[in-house]
Amino acid sequence: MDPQGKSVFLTGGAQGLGRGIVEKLLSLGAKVLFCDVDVERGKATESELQTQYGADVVFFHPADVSDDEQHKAAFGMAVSKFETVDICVNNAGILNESNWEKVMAINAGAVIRGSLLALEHMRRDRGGRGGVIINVASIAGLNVNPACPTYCASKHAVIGFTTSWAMSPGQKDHAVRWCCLCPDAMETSMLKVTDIHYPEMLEEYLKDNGVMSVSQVADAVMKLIQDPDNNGAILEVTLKKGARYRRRQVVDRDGVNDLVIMDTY
Ligand SMILES: NC(=O)C1=CN([C@@H]2O[C@H](COP(=O)(O)OP(=O)(O)OC[C@H]3O[C@@H](n4cnc5c(N)ncnc54)[C@H](O)[C@@H]3O)[C@@H](O)[C@H]2O)C=CC1
Ligand SMILES: CCCCCC(=O)/C=C/C=C\C=C\C=C\[C@@H](O)[C@@H](O)CCCC(=O)O
Repeated sequence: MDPQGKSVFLTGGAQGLGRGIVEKLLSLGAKVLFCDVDVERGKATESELQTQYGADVVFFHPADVSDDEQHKAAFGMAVSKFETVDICVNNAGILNESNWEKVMAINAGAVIRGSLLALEHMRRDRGGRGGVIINVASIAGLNVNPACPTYCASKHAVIGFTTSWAMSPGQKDHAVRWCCLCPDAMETSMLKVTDIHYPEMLEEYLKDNGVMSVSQVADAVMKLIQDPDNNGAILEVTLKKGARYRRRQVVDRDGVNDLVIMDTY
């Protein structure tokens, strides 16, 4: 899908990756309404982006996406501003191993709610125009890491949910494309989080694998949006290997036990 002239709803856009994606979409001619729980930063970002791209193409709406009513109101605001939402990016996420309920509510719960809101609005078999749903997971959704088991669980949930909907027998009638983004570590405020187990493990991990710029990952999101044939895609983005599609392959090794491996294509 060409972002030019399209309408976008994005969560967690005040800073970090969310803001990076908003900026790329605006530069490609899309209109964006983003929400965030950080009201001060959200307003400041809105004002900076309106100055750069125009007051009628980017809007901030305060919302905590772990709250059902606030999340629905924010999505509804995008629909009422633009009449339709073509692209929904469920990006808001946290890393906090001291509060697993909150992590699951934001990283998994709000991604599920946001996806279902978008599906209901977009699905062509119920009068919508079709669209794309991009759910932000992480490399942590493909791997395991003892420093952040709850975060890993929440990101595995995002991938399972998104790729399952992508395989729905009704997907062609819905005309809604489902994609997951799995970046490795990026230079955002999340890197300052200390509420993790064994911080030295993550420090070591970051030393070995490096840290990407937000812009590099936001470029990969444009690839996900623009590729019309990638329903069910899991796009991994790492410093060493760049952006590449991954898929789960079931290998029948001995006629009895299936082995699930991650394949690249
Ligand atoms: N920074 C990294 O290394 C990586 C981050 N990710 C994922 O990327 C996404 C964005 O994270 P970053 O930009 O790195 O973090 P960030 O902390 O810089 O930005 C996250 C934004 O989401 C907002 N947010 C948090 N909870 C919210 C809520 N309940 N309702 C509404 N907004 C909320 C925050 O206020 C913030 O503006 C997350 O899903 C994260 O898990 C994935 C892989 C690597
Ligand atoms: C599971 C591995 C990759 C996961 C990538 C991801 O989705 C998110 C990573 C986010 C943050 C990682 C932070 C690591 C921090 C530690 O190195 C910590 O000890 C840093 C302390 C910073 C400080 O004291 O200012």
